Amino acid sequence: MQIETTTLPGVLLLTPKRHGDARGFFSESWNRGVLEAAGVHLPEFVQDNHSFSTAVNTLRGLHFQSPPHAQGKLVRCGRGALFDVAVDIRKGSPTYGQGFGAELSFENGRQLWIPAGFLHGFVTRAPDTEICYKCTDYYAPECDGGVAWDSVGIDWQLTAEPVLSGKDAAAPALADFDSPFVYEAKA
Ligand SMILES: Cc1cn([C@H]2C[C@H](O)[C@@H](COP(=O)(O)OP(=O)(O)O[C@H]3O[C@@H](C)C(=O)[C@@H](O)[C@H]3O)O2)c(=O)[nH]c1=O
Repeated sequence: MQIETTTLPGVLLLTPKRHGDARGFFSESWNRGVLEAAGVHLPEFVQDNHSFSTAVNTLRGLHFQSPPHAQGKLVRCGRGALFDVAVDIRKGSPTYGQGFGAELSFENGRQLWIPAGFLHGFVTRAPDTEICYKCTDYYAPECDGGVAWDSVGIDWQLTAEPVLSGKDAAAPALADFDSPFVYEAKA
């Protein structure tokens, strides 16, 4: 398991080992013990999500669930390729409003850990792309929220107009958004 820090403290890039042979490869896509042995403790996961996007430039985000159902997410790409983004929305955080993006693909096998207190979104880079992610809380539609994808200073490297849901097209800009998250500095 390769573990890399990012420009956003708390957001991690994980690359599980792949055992290749003549058939293809085998990989443990999630193993708590391996991470803990490396000093990384993630919260318990209670829900796994899987979504499929047919078109390149399909953009889902930027989403969060507010407390008491805030979610941390461990994201990977099951098929195709995507650009996955986390944005810090913890009020008072030294990195408030800053984003980090990484290419996650079937080919590279990378995963992005996004703690609660961050927006999450992604854009597909290949047709028929699947995303799979583990969540630390259950879906709670009453806590569902979003921020406009084009209001956070991320270069999404789109090659055409993004394909958006109606909800995402109507999301407020970060500048007009009152975040429910507050930064808690580690002691
Ligand atoms: C997120 C979610 C949605 N749904 C339902 C609600 C709706 O009918 C349908 C599609 O929901 P959405 O349009 O919100 O799906 P989508 O735009 O793919 O939303 C997801 O985007 C990414 C970026 C995330 O980080 C996720 O947490 C989630 O917000 O699925 C669930 O049943 N459970 C869930 O956990």
